[in-house]
Amino acid sequence: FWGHGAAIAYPGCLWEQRQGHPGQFASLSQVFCFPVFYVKRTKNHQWRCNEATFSCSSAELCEQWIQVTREQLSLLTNRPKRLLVYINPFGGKRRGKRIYEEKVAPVFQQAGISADVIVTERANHARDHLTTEANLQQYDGVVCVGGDGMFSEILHGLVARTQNDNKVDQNRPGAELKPCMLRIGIIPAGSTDCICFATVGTNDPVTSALHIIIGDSQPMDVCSVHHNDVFLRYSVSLLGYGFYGDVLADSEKKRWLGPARYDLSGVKAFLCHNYYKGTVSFLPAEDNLGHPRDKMQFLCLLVSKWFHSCVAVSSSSWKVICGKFIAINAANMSCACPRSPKGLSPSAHLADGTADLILVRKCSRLDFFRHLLRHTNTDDQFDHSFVEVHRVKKFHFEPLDPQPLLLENQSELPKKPGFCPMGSAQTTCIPSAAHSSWNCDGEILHHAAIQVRLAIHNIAETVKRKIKLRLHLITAKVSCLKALGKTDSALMTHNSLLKC
Ligand SMILES: CCCCCCCCCCCCC/C=C/[C@@H](O)[C@H](CO)NC(=O)CCCCCCCCCCCCCCC
Ligand SMILES: Nc1ncnc2c1ncn2[C@@H]1O[C@H](COP(=O)(O)OP(=O)(O)OP(=O)(O)O)[C@@H](O)[C@H]1O
Ligand SMILES: [Ca+2]
Repeated sequence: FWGHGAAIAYPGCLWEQRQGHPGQFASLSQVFCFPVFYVKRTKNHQWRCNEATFSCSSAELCEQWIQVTREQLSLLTNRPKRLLVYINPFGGKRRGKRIYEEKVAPVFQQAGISADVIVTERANHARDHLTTEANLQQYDGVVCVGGDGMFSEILHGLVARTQNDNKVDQNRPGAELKPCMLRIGIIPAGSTDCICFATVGTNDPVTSALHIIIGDSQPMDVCSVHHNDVFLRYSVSLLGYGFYGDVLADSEKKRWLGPARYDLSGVKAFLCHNYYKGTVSFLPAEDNLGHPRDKMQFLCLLVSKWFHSCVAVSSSSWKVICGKFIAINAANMSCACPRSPKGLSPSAHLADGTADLILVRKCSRLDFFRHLLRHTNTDDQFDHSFVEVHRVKKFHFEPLDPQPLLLENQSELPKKPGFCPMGSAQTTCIPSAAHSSWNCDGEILHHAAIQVRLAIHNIAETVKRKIKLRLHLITAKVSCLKALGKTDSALMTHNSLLKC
């Protein structure tokens, strides 16, 4: 970007010549003006669209500026021109359609982006449409208006479509998946919006629209979840067993409550205070990938990983932990959201090929409360004797008692009864469920025994993408300065940056 708070023009602006702008340019007899719309960073990671009016002394100069700026903008090929938008009208507070129409569509239009909009009519409508019907050739990206569940639908649809088109069977264990060429944009309109919050820093629809317009991108880790070699789902944010699984299972029955359902079910799960017996085995990530409890910045981590990958050989081996757990959480990213602005694992990285595995062992209610509370303040939620956290590349979970055989199609499963048997709330809970379910990015997985694998991440590709984008912007700036006949120190600085 061109410096903090600096102007980033975007394409399709309504260029116009205004003669004798009344009031504003009263002292000039005749001026030629044109507006440039740009992104301004405001507080709390929010972006807003601002307009600057430039004035020139002659029509020719004005035209020249417009020409040069247009040319430069057209070179920014990472900016989308045609988007396919799916709106979930029932996500979050059921405001998806209004949010899109009032806050997003006008900015897309102003930026010259055309959008084909589909308002979903049922769950999995977007996934199925992407998998089998959509003509993806004509789009530069897919946008979902909704929450984490809606994002997950789009992700599953795009991955399935890409594999089908390339004749790859994603259900085959060990299948090498083909990467999807389309990016996914998220306009937050859900209940948690954790994927949006953790990638953008806020859950503000206008900010997200502006990120999409300027072609911003952020790679993220996707992990696959299997049960005995049968593929279940992909996950990008949280895989949670025990506490977060129980919260989700209960909250699904209270969808009518909107986002408040999670708080109510959260209090209920907290009071039930269940724990689950089982074995967690995991393959730790190499040391150079950092530890969930260190505060290393991602860029330092990348450099460190690059360096170490040249000199070190991976020496990780599987570790096994048996016990009674209140929660088993795998955070593939920080999972920051408005409820917990620093997230479940504040230093988990978005695209490093690892997840942070957080094990919360059986403890008193008061201790668990302290642990939860620390998600909302600056205290370290891992600094408890009953909590341990590991950065992992793969993990398996096996409940102590085998689960009754589940049907392949999870939608046919009987509804899970209330909360479970081992907790102190046994008297109010049905004592047959010795298992929790997994919360997989907000979707319920009924299989307790799962095997999870992080996608092998191409770190060099991430670094290359970031550098390429930087270079693109510096090149554009240099061309602008040159076109305007600038030979001053600004140009020199940017030229030397380019050489570097
Ligand atoms: C004392 C206050 C403690 C507050 C602790 C808040 C921790 C919140 C951590 C949120 C992590 C979200 C991870 C993202 C998961 C998403 O893929 C998924 C789909 O959108 N969302 C949820 O599962 C939604 C999960 C929502 C979970 C809400 C849990 C609320 C717990 C409330 C416990 C209150 C105890 C009160 C005792 C009187
Ligand atoms: N038209 C529809 N009718 C019913 N359900 C839908 C429809 N469109 C999408 N869905 C489903 O609604 C579920 C929840 O949607 P979404 O994630 O947008 O909101 P949320 O659950 O309130 O938010 P969050 O996931 O952030 O907590 C998704 O699993 C999605 O499959
Ligand atoms: Ca990660």
